[in-house]
Amino acid sequence: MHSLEDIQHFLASHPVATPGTEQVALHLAAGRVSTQTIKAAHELPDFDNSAMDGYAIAMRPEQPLGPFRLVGYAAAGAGERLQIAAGESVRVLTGAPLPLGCQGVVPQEQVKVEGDQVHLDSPLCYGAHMRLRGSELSAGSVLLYRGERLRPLQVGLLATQGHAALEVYRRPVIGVLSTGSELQALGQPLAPGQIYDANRPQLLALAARAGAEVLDLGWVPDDLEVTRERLQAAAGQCDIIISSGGASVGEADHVRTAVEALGAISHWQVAIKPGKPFAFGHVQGKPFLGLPGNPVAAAITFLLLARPFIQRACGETMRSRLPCYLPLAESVENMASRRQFLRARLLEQEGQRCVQAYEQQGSAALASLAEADVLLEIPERTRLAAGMRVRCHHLFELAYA
Ligand SMILES: Nc1nc2c(c(=O)[nH]1)N[C@H]1C(S)=C(S)[C@@H](COP(=O)(O)OP(=O)(O)OC[C@H]3O[C@@H](n4cnc5c(N)ncnc54)[C@H](O)[C@@H]3O)O[C@H]1N2
Ligand code: MOO
Repeated sequence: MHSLEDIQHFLASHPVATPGTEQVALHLAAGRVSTQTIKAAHELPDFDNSAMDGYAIAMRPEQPLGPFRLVGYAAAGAGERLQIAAGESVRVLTGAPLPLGCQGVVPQEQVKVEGDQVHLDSPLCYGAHMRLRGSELSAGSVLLYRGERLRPLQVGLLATQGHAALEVYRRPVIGVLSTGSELQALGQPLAPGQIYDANRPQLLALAARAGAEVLDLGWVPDDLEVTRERLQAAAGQCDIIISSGGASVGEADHVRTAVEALGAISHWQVAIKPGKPFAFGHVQGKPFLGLPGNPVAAAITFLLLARPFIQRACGETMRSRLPCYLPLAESVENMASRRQFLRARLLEQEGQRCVQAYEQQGSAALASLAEADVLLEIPERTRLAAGMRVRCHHLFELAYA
């Protein structure tokens, strides 16, 4: 059995091909991974401009309230840069280029204008409402790194530099297969002993959210030959193959044997609960991740092991996440010899954020997974009392970020 870190390190350094690049319109590139480091080509703002509708003033110290002679007009988009001397002003609208020689802008609510004479209600505050060239961003600043996934809130910043499109990595194709003779397709009535296939839609949704193009490989019964045939076909269709179920020790668990007939299993079993029967290997040269059948075990091994691997295949440079430690609302216990990941909710108690594990911690209990905010990481054979701080992993970060 491998430690979680052993497999994580192995997967993090395992070569994984990214499937080429493509140009995508900037607004559609959110969620995609940049192939290039993008630097600001010019400063922001690119020219001094007004932050208010008002009057740009060139001060005359002996006459702080004016009058200032109105000598020009500038709206946003004005191509010409005016120039003023002490005692003069220019009518400016928000975004208009500021005249050379001005020391500040007074909003129109704070002036009186009589003919071409502008009177201030109070003395000019130097630099007021001036957006100076380069004050937000200098040319050459990094806006997006190669291997960084573009977030929607970065799109506007890239647009300020005129980028119409972004070169991104193509999405790798991730195929998801379910195994188990007890599984019934969604939408069909259940016969006695049957259950619906919960893992396949769950894993397809998670893989898509991780940035992959997903391929539904369907379902196979507990049959070695059918499993082998389906995996062989999948290797021709996908960049990475993921299966769930059939990875444990029962006589109906054929996945490992089928993979070994077509390639190899390099790692089997990870010392976490849920999730023990995780397997990693190759099917005809394509990376293969065999997840446990129990739905929570499948989801958690996906989040901890498969997702970072898929993100690398998307071209993403993995950032290390800062752990978060929160106090326990109630004690927790892990008597198992494997580290346990408990589903938990966030609570507020006496103004303090804390966590409370759900009662339902079975490897098949999806209801508490669907509701949970965090996973608590509890070392093997450990009891943690209420109030103690516990290492937490936010499910939003693990599954969506
Ligand atoms: N004697 C032992 N038995 C088991 C061990 C063990 O070490 N020794 N490990 C247990 C652990 S831990 C897990 S986790 C499970 C996982 O086994 P498999 O990966 O082989 O999964 P299956 O046996 O095929 O299924 C387990 C369970 O999950 C249900 N299942 C499977 N696929 C789906 C699906 N797509 N959607 C919904 N539910 C699914 C299946 O019906 C079973 O109930 O093995 C333990 N046993
Ligand atoms: O590793 Mo299993 O997921 O404990 O039931």
